[in-house]
Amino acid sequence: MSDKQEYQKQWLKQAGVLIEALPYMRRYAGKTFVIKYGGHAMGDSERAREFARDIVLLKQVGLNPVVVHGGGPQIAKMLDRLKIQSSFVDGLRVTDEATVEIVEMVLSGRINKEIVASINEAGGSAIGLSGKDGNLVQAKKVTRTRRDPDSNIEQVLDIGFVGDPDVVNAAFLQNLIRSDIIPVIAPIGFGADGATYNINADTMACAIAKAVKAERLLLLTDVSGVLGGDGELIENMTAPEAHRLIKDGVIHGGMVPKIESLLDAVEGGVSGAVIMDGRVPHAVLLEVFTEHGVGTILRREDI
Ligand SMILES: Nc1ncnc2c1ncn2[C@@H]1O[C@H](COP(=O)(O)OP(=O)(O)O)[C@@H](O)[C@H]1O
Ligand SMILES: CC(=O)N[C@@H](CCC(=O)OP(=O)(O)O)C(=O)O
Repeated sequence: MSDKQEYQKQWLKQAGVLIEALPYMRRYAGKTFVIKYGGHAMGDSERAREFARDIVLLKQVGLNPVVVHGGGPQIAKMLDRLKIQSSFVDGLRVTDEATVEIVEMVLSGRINKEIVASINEAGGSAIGLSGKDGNLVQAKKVTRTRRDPDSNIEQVLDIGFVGDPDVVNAAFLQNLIRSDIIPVIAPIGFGADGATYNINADTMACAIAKAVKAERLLLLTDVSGVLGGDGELIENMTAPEAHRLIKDGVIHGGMVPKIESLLDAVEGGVSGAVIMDGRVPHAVLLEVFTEHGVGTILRREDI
């Protein structure tokens, strides 16, 4: 076979992939996909380039990607270097004044700009924002309670400058989405009191997805999806199943806020929400443009 014939044979295989994607491109044209890029999903620079290309491709074929990023491991590294101790309550970082300064610096500064730069290098037009820009996300202070084991009295824990999204400026975001811009959002909010709030990135992505009535919320992490008691991947999860798995302790740790975000998003009008492995090459394209998708999906009809 000549070089030309070999090339044509290879190309025909690739054409099949494009044709398989066509119905999904048509179905999702004009729809918004909120993609949470977790700190654990951010691999090496080649992975980051692949992720950026996937996002640019979505925009190019008429979908509207909005990226919300995390950066937990990167914050931990910086706090460690600065010898600032950190602890967690229910998966949320206890955030004092010194910590919130570092969190904002790492998230809105380094990580946000790295993602923006890689999307722009891939041919997109990304703009980096935090919840402070354009009054995008006003946050309210989060509190947690604990029952004291000795007195059995419920105590309120102050976990500092940790916020929950309270008001999202959807109109501002919709203006960006309608243009050729790809918004890249750091999970930082402002308070009515003028303070800066550290927001869990899954919670931030969920609030954004609800506000813009997204077609899908994709949470990219470092596991293939939700694993059941038998260790097998659950491809389609229902809300009662999610509640049962949390109650039984099969879903625990950092997966709990993710599942809560999934449920909240779908109950709040998002058509489907997915937890998936962001380290798999082109995971976003596989999820959006193939019949079976990847990871664990919770659909609106299953709540
Ligand atoms: N049932 C489960 N299925 C899959 N992962 C689970 C489950 N329960 C707990 N986990 C843990 O949740 C982690 C993902 O949460 P987290 O580390 O907070 O991710 P990220 O930093 O990407 O937001 C997984 O690495 C895994 O250790
Ligand atoms: C309140 C709170 O815990 N905020 C997170 C924000 C970053 C985040 O959520 O990043 P990942 O998605 O990579 O874990 C933190 O300080 O680590």
